[in-house]
This record gives sequence, structure tokens and C-alpha cells, in this order.
Amino acid sequence: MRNGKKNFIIDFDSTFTQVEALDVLAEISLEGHPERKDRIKKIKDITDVGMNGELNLRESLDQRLALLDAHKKDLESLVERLKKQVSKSFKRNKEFFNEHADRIFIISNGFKDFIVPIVSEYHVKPENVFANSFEFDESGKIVGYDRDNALSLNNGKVEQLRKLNLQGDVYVIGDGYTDYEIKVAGLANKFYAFTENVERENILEKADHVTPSLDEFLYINKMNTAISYPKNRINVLLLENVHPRAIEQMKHEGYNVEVYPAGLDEDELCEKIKNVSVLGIRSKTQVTARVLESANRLIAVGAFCIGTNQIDLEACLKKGVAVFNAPFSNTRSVVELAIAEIIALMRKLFDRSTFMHQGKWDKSAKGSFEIRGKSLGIIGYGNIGAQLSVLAESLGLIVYYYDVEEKLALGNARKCHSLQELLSVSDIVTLHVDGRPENKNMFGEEQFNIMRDKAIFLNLSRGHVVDIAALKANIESGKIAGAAIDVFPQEPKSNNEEFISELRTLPNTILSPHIGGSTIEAQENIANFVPNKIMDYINTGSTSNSVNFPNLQLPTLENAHRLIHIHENMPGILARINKVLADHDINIVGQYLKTNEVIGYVITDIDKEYDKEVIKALRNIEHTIKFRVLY
Ligand SMILES: NC(=O)c1ccc[n+]([C@@H]2O[C@H](COP(=O)([O-])OP(=O)(O)OC[C@H]3O[C@@H](n4cnc5c(N)ncnc54)[C@H](O)[C@@H]3O)[C@@H](O)[C@H]2O)c1
Ligand SMILES: O=C(O)[C@H](O)COP(=O)(O)O
Repeated sequence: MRNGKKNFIIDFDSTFTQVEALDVLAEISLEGHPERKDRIKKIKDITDVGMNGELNLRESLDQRLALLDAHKKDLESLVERLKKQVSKSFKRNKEFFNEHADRIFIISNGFKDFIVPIVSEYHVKPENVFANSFEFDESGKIVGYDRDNALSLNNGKVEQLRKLNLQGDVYVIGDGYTDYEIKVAGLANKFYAFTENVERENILEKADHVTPSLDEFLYINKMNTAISYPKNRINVLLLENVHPRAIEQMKHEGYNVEVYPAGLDEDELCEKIKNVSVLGIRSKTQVTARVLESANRLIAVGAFCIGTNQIDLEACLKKGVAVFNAPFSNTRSVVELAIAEIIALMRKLFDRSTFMHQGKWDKSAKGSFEIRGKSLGIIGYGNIGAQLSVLAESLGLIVYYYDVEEKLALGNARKCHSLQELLSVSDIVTLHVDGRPENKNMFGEEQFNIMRDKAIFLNLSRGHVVDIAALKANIESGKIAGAAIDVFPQEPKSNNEEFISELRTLPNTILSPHIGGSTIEAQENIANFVPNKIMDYINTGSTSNSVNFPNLQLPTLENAHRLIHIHENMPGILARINKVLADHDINIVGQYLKTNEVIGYVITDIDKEYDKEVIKALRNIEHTIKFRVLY
């Protein structure tokens, strides 16, 4: 077989296309048929049994054709549908088909009638397609197939390949038993089980290599021209029960996704993160500098929440790791909870409900108030604070706010020039500051002292911003008439751990398990938002909305290679990059640079033809943190 040349034998159904063509033909030809559902199911079952090598091929073809009741005109619709269902990694790698057109053979137990129109669009030569042919009656009805064709028989692929007598190495890519048989017959060097569309257990065990996409096949054979790195090699670790939609999206992108329902502590994460390229967390997992030391493959961290104080953003920058979050996806959920809690606290609703469950009827208006006309003081007038301001005003509250930054007052909200001013005018005080380290214990005895007597206090921001002992003392003394706390300095890692806090059992105190953002809507929004940011970063280098990287929104890459260079922000690096490119005679198609205090982020699009040595030279530029190429 050896003469240095490589031949590629590729299966059609569920490999070249995502589907089994006869299954799709059934959906078309049986349109309006009284037994449609039943027949389609039968056809699919027969296909599966056949693909696993458990049913004689001719039997399987005969049975399916009889059930199909198909016509020549159905084939036109079939081709149109199949064109849209070519496997994604095949679509990405059209160049491979072009480059190796002479040596690519489609060998299939399907039918040339629909295979040729599909594969010809990928430069596959019609004479390199080996498959069955339909037979029609005068009216155009499909009545059979060419029974002399070996491909309608078991072991037909083997026989066909023998006839071809190919010179050189033979690589078989397919998802079924009949593809594996070629290797067994000694006619192929390697059999690659293709699992992008279906996984058949009995085939996986037998394969020389499992290839979840054509990218992987090309990568291991050093033939990739269309993408830089197979996506199945990108390991994603998603912690803290992120919404299934996020898992689905990242799997759909082709990543290798591992999911863990709870948070991990530092030691566990140091171990787990070693092979991880993308880490997804929520508010609990601490991504510390120590964790990052073990994270040698990490490209990006996704915070599937708003807060990013749990991540050492500077250490991420120094390591060239981009961080993304969902800055507004759960804003509304927090605001709604705050409103509900303000009303519940003003009416002592939770205590009253608890009494009722204990059989105590305590009907009284004592200590219960409407919220209308009361003053609400919002500390931190960011996304949540500002939205709360609007909703609260519409309920008749008089809104005051205080923020360390200059903020536009919405509606009739009144700006306070100091925290003291806000505390002295508010009947209800609610905290919506971010979790920056300087905010640790920003609210303690001194601030409670300034508050009005019998005021209400809420914290739905971060646990460490409030001095819990001071809060407890002020609730016990009656200075604070009610409190709602959703976030705590120490929170359990999972739902299986006990919640320990001094605040337990205090009167008119609502304690909730950090659920401000825990609504179906918010979690779905987050799961749609964050994966897209990460995938965009990996696929194009775009950093728009990144929490720590300089934000660059990039044009899509067309007919060029993109060099992504992350370096320590030192003078002269751009000049050095361009010198390397000039020394190698490389034409720059576009270049984008943005820096922040820590890093420089340079994107250079270059002409497709380049000397591979240039990559080494760019990697070796002093102060380079990370470098990658997008094809
Ligand atoms: N309980 C939950 O489940 C939940 C859900 C979402 C967000 N959060 C938390 O809520 C907080 C606010 O979220 P956001 O989206 O509005 O953030 P944001 O960044 O839009 O707003 C925070 C605001 O606080 C201001 N600020 C910071 N420190 C301050 C201080 N000491 N005094 C006054 N103002 C200060 C900032 O200038 C900013 O305007 C964050 O801590 C976030 O993590 C909690
Ligand atoms: O920062 C946030 O968005 C909130 O604290 C919610 O965090 P969670 O996703 O861990 O509930």
C-alpha cells in the first residue's frame, strides 16, 4: 500500500452529512401517508440495526425501500435538505477536499442519485463516488436498485476497495460497521470512527482513533488548514450548576465539556484545572493566583453571573486569561426580589407566616406599614440600583441614592453626596455595591448608628461588605426593624452543606440562600450570553465585554490568518512584532492594538501564505504572555 500518497475513504450517511439520507427521504416521500409516523420509525430502526452490523445489508435496503414508497421527484427535495445538513466540520474544511480531490473517495451503501450532487459541491469527483443506484418504473417511482452492485451487499465496501487497488496509505473515516470492515480486511492503514453526528459503541472500541470531527482527523494527521486547533481538544469545566443551555451550546460548538454541580475549593480546583481551557463558574468558586499557577491551558474564564470579585482579575491578565461575565442578565431578578422583601419586611410577613405554621393567630397592625411615601436609600446606583430606583418609584417610594461614581438620577431619584446623608434620610436602606476588596465591611456599627430608628436594611450585593456582628446587634437592639440578607461572608459550597450564621433565628430577618439571580429567566439569559462571548473570543479574538482584557471588537476573518499576541504592556512590542513580520516578508492585511495597565493585545491579520518560522519568532518575542493563530 505504500508509496507515500494518502487516500481518504469517506462514508456518506451520518459522516459526510449529519443524517441518514433514507431517513430524510422517508420524511419527504411519506408526507400525508396514513402510516407516516409508524413507517418513519420502522425505517430508522432498520437503519440503526444495519449500521451496527446486526442486519444483512440487502435485507435492510429491501425493507426500507418497500416502506419508503418514494418517487424520483422526492429526490430533488432530498438533495436540497441534505445540502443544508452537511457535517459542520466538513463545511469548515472545504479546502481539504479541494486540495486532495484526486485521492478522496466516497464509498457508501447509500445511493449515488443523492450523494453525487452533495459531494460535488465539495470538489469530490463524481467518478470517485462509489454507491448504489436507484431503479425507477415508468412513472418515476423507486422500485429497486442495481442488484449487481457490490455495495448493496454485506462486505461490499471491502470488495469495492479491492477493485480500486489504491496505491499509498488508506485512511477510512466513517461511523458504521461497514467502514470498520475495510480495516479488518487489511485494506486500510487506519479506521477513524467519526462521532460528530452519531456514536456507535461497538464501533468506538474497534477504531484506531475516535475523531469527533474532521478537524481532529486533520489535526492528528498534520493536515489542518482551515482551523487552528480542533475544538474537541478544548476542555471546558463548568461548575456550580450552570444552566443546561450553556452546556448544550458549548457541546454544540464541539468542545469537550465536563460539568460539576457544586463549587470546588482551592485545592480541588488546582488539581482539576490543569487540562482546562475554559472554566465556567458562578459566585462561589474562587479563582485565585494559586489556582491560575496550575492552569497551564486556560484561555478564558466565564463568570455565569454578574459579580467577578471571586476571580483574581489581575492574575488572570498576567497569565493572558480573558474573563467574561453576564453584566445584566440577572439584574431584573435581583430587583424583583428586593421589592418583594421590602414589602414583606414592612409587614413582618415572614414572622407572621411562621407563627401561623405554629398555630399562632396574631392579627394586629402594630409595626406594619405601607411602602407608599417611605424613603428608600439605594447604595450603589449601578445596573441593579438604577433599575430598583425606577420600579420603587412607580410603587410610591421616595428614592435616594449614593454612589462613589457620578451617576445619572433616573426619574425623581435624589442624589446624596455622602453615605451619611443617605443613611440619615432613608426608612429603608438597600446595598447594591460591587464586591471590590475595598468594600469589605464598608457597612458596620458606624453606619447602623447613623440610620433612622426602626429602619429596614437589605443586602443583596456581596456578603463581605457588611459587618455581620454589627448587623446582629442592631437587629437585637431593635434599631433595625427588619433585614433581608441574600449574601453572606461564608456560604455553603453546595446544597448539601449546612448554612451557619449568627443571623439565624433573629426576628423579622429574611435569610435567603444567595438567590437574587436564581430565576429560570436569569439563568437562561446568562447561559445564552456568556458562552457566546467565550466562543467569539476563541474563534475571532474579539474581547468585547471582557471584564479584564482591553475590549476589541474585530471584523470577521476573511481569506487571512489572524495572529493573536498577548504581551506584558512594555514599550516597543508592536514594533518588534512588525519587524518579525517584515523580516519574513509577510503582508499585513489588518492590525488592531489595545492596551491596559497590565497587558497589550495585538491582533494582526496576514496573507494566507507565510513561512511557519514566523510563528516561532513571534512566540519568542520577549514579554510575550500568550500567542495563538486563527486560520
Ligand atoms: N444576590 C444576588 O444573587 C446578586 C445577583 C446579581 C448581582 N449581585 C451583586 O450585586 C451587586 C451590584 O450589581 P450591579 O450589576 O448593579 O453592579 P454595577 O457594577 O452595575 O453597580 C455597582 C455600583 O456600585 C457602586 N459602588 C461601588 N462601591 C461603592 C461604595 N462603596 N459606595 C457607593 N457606591 C459604590 C459602583 O460605582 C457601581 O455604580 C454586585 O456586587 C453583584 O455581584 C448579587
Ligand atoms: O454575581 C451575581 O450575579 C450574583 O451574586 C449571583 O451569583 P450566582 O450565580 O452564584 O447565584
